[in-house]
This record gives sequence, structure tokens and C-alpha cells, in this order.
Amino acid sequence: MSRPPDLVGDIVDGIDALVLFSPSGAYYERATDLDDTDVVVVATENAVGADEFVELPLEFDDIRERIRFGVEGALSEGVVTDGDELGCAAPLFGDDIDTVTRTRADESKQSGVYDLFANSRSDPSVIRDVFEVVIELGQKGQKGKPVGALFVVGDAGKVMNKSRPLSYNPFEKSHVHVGDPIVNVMLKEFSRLDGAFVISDAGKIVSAYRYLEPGAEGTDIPKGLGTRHMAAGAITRDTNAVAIVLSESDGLVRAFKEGELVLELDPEEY
Ligand SMILES: Nc1ncnc2c1ncn2[C@@H]1O[C@H](COP(=O)(O)OP(=O)(O)OP(=O)(O)O)[C@@H](O)[C@H]1O
Ligand SMILES: [Mn+2]
Repeated sequence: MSRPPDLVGDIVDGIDALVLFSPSGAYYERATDLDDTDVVVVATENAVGADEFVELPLEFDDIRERIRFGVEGALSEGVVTDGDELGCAAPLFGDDIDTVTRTRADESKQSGVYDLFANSRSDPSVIRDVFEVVIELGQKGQKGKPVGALFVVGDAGKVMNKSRPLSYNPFEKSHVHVGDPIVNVMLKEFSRLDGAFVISDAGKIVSAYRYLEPGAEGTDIPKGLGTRHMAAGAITRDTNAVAIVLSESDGLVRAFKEGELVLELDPEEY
């Protein structure tokens, strides 16, 4: 059997830690037999019982997003250190690990995507459930037509104080939660009309059709985005909510926290 050329082996030469994305048990076992290399597992669940584990709240079908999330998670959880050289091994084309890349854990280059899930007021599963609705809405649109939507998640009392109703609130007396399949159908139906959905820390749908009136001062959103995105960014500066937005014009999903754009993804890749 021939050995891989040094040129390829150089990719992981001298790394401080090996970050495995959704490894099989056998793969993980072999990795932990390596001397001098820390092994970190990143996956939706810790099926291999890894000591150093970072939970993925979403599959992140875009591999760059997935690796970014894993590395930021590993840094935030203190399982790797700023400046560490990391070898990342992940499945790209199939279910088994087939791709190796190298990156450096860099505190100063964090996008904030891990922080969005792990350190928001609301439960990570609530944020994940909202992403799922928004991604599905982005894929299918409303009766095949592109649709926009804005979800403000967490710190709902304060968000309600900084907004006003555009229409009657269909969720006024209901106690329904995002993630419930029937509620997700309702959310998609109501997204035809203007305004934002407000969701509590625990995932309760507090209101639809809210017009947000945050102070936009100091909100720095990328050029070319309009009032929906401006309102989304600004409300997360004024409150401890996060905002998840589907753009009607470019079809992308964006998330804002503390006034900053922290994640941008294309629903078609999911
Ligand atoms: N302050 C606000 N609060 C809630 N919803 C808003 C607010 N401002 C705008 N919207 C919603 O965003 C919709 C689109 O507005 P606009 O085109 O300016 O935003 P945008 O950022 O360009 O979004 P898109 O990319 O979807 O076009 C409006 O029709 C309205 O439903
Ligand atoms: Mn627009």
C-alpha cells in the first residue's frame, strides 16, 4: 500500500488538536490512539462519548459554516486555545470523513455564530427551531413565490415595548410554541403579511405583525439591505433578543445579535 505524499500530509503537520466532525465510533477510537494530539468532536450529538465535545445545533450543510461553528465552539468552551493550529476532518461528499482542512483558532476572527446559539437568552433549541422554519420558508416560499420574514427571539417583554401592532395579533390568547409542526404551518401562513414575529425565551409565539421601533443609532448592517434588516439589527442592539431574517429580495437567511450580522446562509444549501 502506498503512503500519501508528504505534500498532503503537510496539511496536518504539527497541529495542536484534531477536530473531528461527526466521526464514527471506530474513527474516533483510532484518533484517540494518536500521541500528543488532542481530539475534539463536533456533532449534533455525542454518539462516540468524546471527552471534548462541541454540540452542533444545526447540520450546517455548508462545510465552511460547520467548521467555523465547531472551531468557535471549541474556543468558547475552552477545549482549544487562541492560536492553536487545528486539523479539521469532516464528511463532505458522503457520510464518512473524507475531507481534511487546516485552520487556526483565532479569537479575533470569530463570526459570533457559536455565541448566537450558546449564549443567547433563549434556549438553543428555540433558535434552532426558528432557523428550521425560516430555512423551509426560504426553500419553498409562499405558494412558490419568494417571501420575506422577520423573527425576533427572546427578551419578548422588552421587544413588545419597542414595537407596535400592525394588525390584530392571531397569537393573542394562544399558548403555542415554535417547533410544533402545526404552529410552523401557521407561521408560514402569517409570514405573507407585514411585520415581525415575536418569540419568547422558551419558544412561545407572543405576537405576529409587530412593527419594530428600536433606535437604529449605531446599528451597522451591510450596505444594500433594507428596512427589515435594519429593524432586525437594531432591535438586537436595544434588547437581548436575537433576530433571524429571511430576505424576500435575495432569498438569504441572516441572523443578528447585539446589533451585528453574525450568520448568513443560503436556504437552498439545506
Ligand atoms: N421596522 C419594521 N418592523 C417590522 N417589519 C418591518 C420593519 N420595516 C420593514 N419591515 C418589513 O420588511 C418588509 C420589506 O421591507 P424592505 O424591502 O425595506 O426590507 P429589506 O431589508 O430590503 O428586506 P427584503 O430583503 O426582504 O426586501 C416590509 O414590507 C415590512 O413587512
Ligand atoms: Mn427590500
